[in-house]
Amino acid sequence: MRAGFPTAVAGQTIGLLGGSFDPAHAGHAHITREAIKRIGLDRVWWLVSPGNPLKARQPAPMADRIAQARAVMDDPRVVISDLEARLGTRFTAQTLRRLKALYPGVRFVWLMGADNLVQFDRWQDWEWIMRNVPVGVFARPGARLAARGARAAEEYDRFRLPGEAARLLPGLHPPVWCFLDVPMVDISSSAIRERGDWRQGA
Ligand SMILES: Nc1ncnc2c1ncn2[C@@H]1O[C@H](COP(=O)(O)OP(=O)(O)OP(=O)(O)O)[C@@H](O)[C@H]1O
Ligand SMILES: O=C(O)c1ccc[n+]([C@@H]2O[C@H](COP(=O)([O-])O)[C@@H](O)[C@H]2O)c1
Repeated sequence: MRAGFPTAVAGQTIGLLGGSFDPAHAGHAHITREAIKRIGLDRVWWLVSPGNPLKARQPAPMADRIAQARAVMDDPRVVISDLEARLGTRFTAQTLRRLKALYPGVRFVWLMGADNLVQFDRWQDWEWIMRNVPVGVFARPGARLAARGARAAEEYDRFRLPGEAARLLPGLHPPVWCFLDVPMVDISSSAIRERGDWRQGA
């Protein structure tokens, strides 16, 4: 594997949590631990995005966001990575296509908060994502109910597993997704940014 790329072996189950992480916080750590436990993942990779294609605002520099993510999530099962910057991808479907080719036999699961399910049908090639990668969606304050009525949720309703069956996600052929009604942690990067510059020494 190329330098800077996380290692994985065929048969492993790896959750991918993409985000701006501007900055990382306890909500990210919480859904990551829940994903490992409830889906039975071997690892979770945090994909610290070069920039969300739907957000106009430029995030803090990658190095600051990575350092803060490592401080928030110090767990040997979690890899904090700038993979998308290394791959030169910004859209999730592009990233997933590349990862599936680079890591044959690894079973990836896309992880996201309920707020992202609400706007998922605006993502590039979102139906390709649904049809090629199992998806785990986590309850989030303010978005739990809206997620139920999301276009993606409605159109893929018959491919939805009950939350108790989340452990089946990595082994099933997509489309397959699951809403995990986990206890919610009411925290967001934007709320932290509103309190001022979070960067150490800034
Ligand atoms: N408190 C939380 N509960 C559940 N999911 C969360 C929570 N915080 C973030 N997530 C999810 O983690 C992923 C990355 O989130 P992101 O880095 O954008 O943080 P954010 O707090 O949503 O940021 P912002 O407030 O700037 O939109 C997204 O899928 C998001 O839905
Ligand atoms: O691929 C897309 O069109 C797309 C649109 C919006 C968001 N995403 C991804 O969703 C993840 C969460 O983004 P964010 O900014 O809410 O943290 C992150 O990995 C983004 O790259 C992807």
